[in-house]
Amino acid sequence: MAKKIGVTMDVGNDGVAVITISNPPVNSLASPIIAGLKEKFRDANQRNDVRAIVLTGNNGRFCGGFDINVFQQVHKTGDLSVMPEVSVDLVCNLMEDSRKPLVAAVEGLALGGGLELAMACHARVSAPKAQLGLPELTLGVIPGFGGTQRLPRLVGLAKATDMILLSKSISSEEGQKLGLIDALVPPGELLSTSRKWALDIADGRKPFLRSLHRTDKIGSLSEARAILKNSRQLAKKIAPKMPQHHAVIEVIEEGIVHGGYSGVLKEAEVFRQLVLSDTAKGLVHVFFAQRATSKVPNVTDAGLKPRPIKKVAVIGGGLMGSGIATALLLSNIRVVLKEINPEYLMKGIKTVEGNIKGLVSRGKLTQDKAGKALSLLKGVLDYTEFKDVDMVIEAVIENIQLKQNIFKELEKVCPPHCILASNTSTIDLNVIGEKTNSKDRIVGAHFFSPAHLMTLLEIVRSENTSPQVILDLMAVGKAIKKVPVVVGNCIGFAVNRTFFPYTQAAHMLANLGVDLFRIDSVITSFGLPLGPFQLGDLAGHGIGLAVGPIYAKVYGDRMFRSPLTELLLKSGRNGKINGRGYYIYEKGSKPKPDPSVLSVVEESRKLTNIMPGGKPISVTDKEIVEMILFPVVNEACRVLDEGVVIRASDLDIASVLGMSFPSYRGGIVFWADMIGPKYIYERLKEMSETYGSFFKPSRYLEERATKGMPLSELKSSRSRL
Ligand SMILES: C/C=C/C(=O)SCCNC(=O)CCNC(=O)[C@H](O)C(C)(C)COP(=O)(O)OP(=O)(O)OC[C@H]1O[C@@H](n2cnc3c(N)ncnc32)[C@H](O)[C@@H]1OP(=O)(O)O
Repeated sequence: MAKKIGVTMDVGNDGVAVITISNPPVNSLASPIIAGLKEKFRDANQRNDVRAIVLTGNNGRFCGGFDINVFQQVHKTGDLSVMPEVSVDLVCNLMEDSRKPLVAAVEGLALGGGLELAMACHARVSAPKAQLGLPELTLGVIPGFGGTQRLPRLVGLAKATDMILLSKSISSEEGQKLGLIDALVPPGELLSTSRKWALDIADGRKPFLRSLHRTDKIGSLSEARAILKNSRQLAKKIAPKMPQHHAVIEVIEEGIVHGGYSGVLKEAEVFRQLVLSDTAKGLVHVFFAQRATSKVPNVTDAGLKPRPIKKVAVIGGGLMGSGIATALLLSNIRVVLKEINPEYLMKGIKTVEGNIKGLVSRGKLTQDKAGKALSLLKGVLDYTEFKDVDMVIEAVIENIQLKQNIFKELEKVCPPHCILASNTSTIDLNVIGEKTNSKDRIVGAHFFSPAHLMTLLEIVRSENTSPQVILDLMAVGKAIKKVPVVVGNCIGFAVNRTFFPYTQAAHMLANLGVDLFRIDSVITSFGLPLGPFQLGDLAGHGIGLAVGPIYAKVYGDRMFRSPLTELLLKSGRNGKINGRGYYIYEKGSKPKPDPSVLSVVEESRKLTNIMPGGKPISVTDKEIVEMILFPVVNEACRVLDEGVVIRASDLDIASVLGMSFPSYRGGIVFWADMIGPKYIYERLKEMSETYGSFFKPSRYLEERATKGMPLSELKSSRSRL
């Protein structure tokens, strides 16, 4: 059935015109909707039988904001003329300055432009539990329909700047306490109460309030300046590289100093500048990339329904297993945690308890919910409880034989419908399931550490995994608030494989004589939260040493064999785990660079002997970024070429959520396309001529560079999916 898109107006016998936005699924403000709103408001203002107006949204959702597809269109074409004029034309002139009172009837959500329209109404009535917020900064822009001016005037400057800078939504209940919502009523009474409220204003029984004209919540100029000073500090702390966070404070200040209308005009001007920024391009791409992951050909379009997963067994109570168990428990899924002896089991349970207590102490979970989550956990030492589990997630050490034996056993003790998942990060799924007859229900569930906090879940399918099993795991992933990305089966899957050259390139640079702390600092300035050396410290160098040969076996032609990790471990440095790596880790203080590690680096340099003429190379910061991240792009090309991901944007979202690649750069492939495949190809070619085959451009990159095609444009080639 075609989607019903448009704006309708029904005028009742009471003289109230109800204007309704219809644009499923979230009633976003697409251009025809904005045109429709203008037409209906004009009409309602002119008609003699209309005394008051109610604005609402269809299907229980007021409005999810401006249509983000339009931003994408602007990014593709650079043509700003497709952005309709809303802020003055519609919001100020036709709505707020209308002679007829206007009430917003809010249900479900009022976000971005949606809340901005509601704030231009003369009162707001809401159903319970509606989500209210101005999340525009997450898209690289600022509120552009007057939100920067009206929100402070309705909820106070401190609360408004907090909501805008942190893109934090509030419920309609909180909105009522703050004065954003005038009345909270059950959904069934929403329209009748709103109509009555509008008539009460028309008849002078309730005040006719224009948000932009209010000053009662702003305070004195000096108070406002003090709040904005705090906001500037907050912006610097949470988003030092985001232009929109800093711009929005200037725009708010304009309205405080020169009046709301002046603020509205400045807001419109800054909004249009920011729409075209690289930050907005990256963040809008990430918005759609994340949503695209839930569309998996032959799985989500196959007419299947996810089966209920009520009880899950997790095998192994180490760091990963206990993190996975925590994530499941927090979403009210019963968990059986299996270990091999009482001591390990107790340790696992204690880790889960610690994870949950940590969330309570950081104010992220109530004591009640923590108690409920822990009551769903059962520790076991044998398989008796496995007889009625819906899914098993194996999270034991990376030992092929151990995993094969476990899966053989699982086949016997679990019910036939049970999904058999492994959290392996390096072992081929086909090898894990080799000794079973259940290959269709074997799947990879690759969580990232700490599993209860990191949002990426790689769902690894082999050629035998059934679509139903993938769909079920996607549903569980969503239920436990992860972003599931379905990927193909190869060593490292999508994220670890794409990023294995990250550490390798860093080691090569260090061996070429570049200071390792400088490398880390250049990479963090680029936007990754940790440089490659600090990241190595965090993971533990023992792990690095163990997985190195596994990667070397398959990707040996493009490996840089660095002795640094081994030397580091020999010198008693395992990273954060034992308090010493490249950095020194002390409780309660930030990691400090350890100058004594430089003697270990020197030893490594002597062994590799790759410095040209025995002298350290001289590189700029830009060259460091290119030498570290272009090899990652090169591997991403191979991942795309082999069809390990369904679409390039899946790799973007996986890099953002799994490696914390800066979201404002849109993910690894998007970033590479912004630079241009030709430039990356040419730089890698130069690097490979100077420093060897580690940098050799892949076939896919070469082809894209010579044909002038973006990396993200896939040909349906050798897909593993
Ligand atoms: C000057 C004014 C500027 C602005 O207003 S900028 C926009 C401000 N608004 C937002 O940032 C809201 C963005 N949307 C969301 O946060 C979420 O979505 C919701 C909370 C509204 C709903 O979440 P959930 O129920 O989980 O659904 P879902 O999968 O996120 O979205 C369902 C479909 O709706 C599309 N969509 C959502 N919001 C918008 C929008 N504002 N413009 C265009 N499309 C939108 C998605 O892409 C997706 O589509 P598919 O089903 O095809 O994947």
